Amino acid sequence: MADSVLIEGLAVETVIGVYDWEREVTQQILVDLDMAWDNRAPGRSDDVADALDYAAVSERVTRCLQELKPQLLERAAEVLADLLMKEFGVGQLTLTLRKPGAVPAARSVGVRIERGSK
Ligand SMILES: Nc1nc2c(c(=O)[nH]1)N=C([C@H](O)[C@@H](O)CO)CN2
Repeated sequence: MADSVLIEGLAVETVIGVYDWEREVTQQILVDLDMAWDNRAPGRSDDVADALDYAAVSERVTRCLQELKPQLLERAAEVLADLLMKEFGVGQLTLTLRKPGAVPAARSVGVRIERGSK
């Protein structure tokens, strides 16, 4: 089964970073998610209750990052992956976090993790 629910380029403003000045400002993180999900049930029922609701996931991810205020992208990624598996029942996911302003000479920098099994 290779079905997924996707979120691409979710922009979240939060405190993040390891340097003192970064604890005094907010910066943008871009979130990409590919979450394994069997889409056959919502495909048959046309009922969002059967779906992995990408709007609900987006809201939860945003709230988590704004409360967490992590130092590292890696910490943010681990906490988000754990949350998505426990609260939404996602069995497998690929999560990419980008911090577009962090290295001025680069378009973006970031981390990617894969967690869980299909
Ligand atoms: N692998 C990582 N490297 C760095 C991170 C990070 O989150 N993961 N963060 C920083 C600083 O906060 C940086 O973004 C400030 O520009 C440096 N390296």
